Amino acid sequence: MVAQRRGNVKVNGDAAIEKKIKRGNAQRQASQWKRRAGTLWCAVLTAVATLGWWYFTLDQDITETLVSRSVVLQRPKVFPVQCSEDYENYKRFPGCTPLSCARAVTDTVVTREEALALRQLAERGLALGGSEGGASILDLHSGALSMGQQFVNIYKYSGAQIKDVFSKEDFDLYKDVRSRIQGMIADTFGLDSSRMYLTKPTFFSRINSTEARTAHDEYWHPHIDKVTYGSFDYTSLLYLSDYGSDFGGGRFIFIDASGNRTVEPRAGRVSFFSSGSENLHRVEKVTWGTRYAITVSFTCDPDHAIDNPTLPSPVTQITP
Ligand SMILES: O=C(O)CCC(=O)C(=O)O
Ligand SMILES: [Fe+2]
Repeated sequence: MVAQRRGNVKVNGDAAIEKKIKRGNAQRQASQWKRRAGTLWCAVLTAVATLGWWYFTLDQDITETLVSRSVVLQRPKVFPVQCSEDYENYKRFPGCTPLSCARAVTDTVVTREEALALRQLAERGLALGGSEGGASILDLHSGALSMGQQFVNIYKYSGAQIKDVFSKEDFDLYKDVRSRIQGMIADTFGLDSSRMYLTKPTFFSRINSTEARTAHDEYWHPHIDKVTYGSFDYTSLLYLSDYGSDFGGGRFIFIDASGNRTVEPRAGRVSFFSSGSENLHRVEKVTWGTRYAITVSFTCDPDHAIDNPTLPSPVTQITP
């Protein structure tokens, strides 16, 4: 009896232990499922966040190619854009201040031969100096030439040797090309060309993939030319080398609220636009090769006008 009782007690005790074990197992299983569900939720949330971020950046990065390098335009391609409100704060110059804003590209104003001649001019000039970082400039007006981490005056720096670098023909070509670009801008925007003036800085640029050393080398930042350069009302860029064969990266990018729009450089191609904040832009980083271009810009304000560049007089005398 006692034994039986004991036996019964044992049986009852085993059942209780079994129950406990079962309960423990169930609890463990439940908490395992909870953990698994938690991990799953984390994974789902991460995936959703990643997808959202991807979608968001995708949206921001939508890139429309306005004009690709392989296309040769037979007539200017004009892309109207709404003028920014900034113009309300600017002084107006009748016949010049934009009434409508745009960006445009032409392949017929400058020939590839002329672009090559200008590129050779840039190569000769820039071979005398050059930045340590990826971007070098040469300004024929002021003589500013990138040199290491600063600038020198190429006319002073090379003295009489300048005659081996530039000829009168080079300067004549620059003047001719500048005047054709001015005519094209005037026609496209419906301006009086005689009320537009060349303004500074106008410069040749050479960009490669070398890492930037100074702020001057950081050409890729988004900017508004009218803010950066003050006097600019119309910016033009004459490309002297080809995207995709002379260099990689280095596309010109208009940054619009609805996405990015690019112009692919091509030797002889002129891209021009009103310089206000309707044409916020940047240059993509060059990843290989060397990119040459000239920035030639115009102002409506006669106080900011500059003349065509000329060879310094001692050199002009030396040149036959
Ligand atoms: O070289 C280019 O394509 C653009 C240069 C530019 O934005 C500038 O000179 O202000
Ligand atoms: Fe610019």
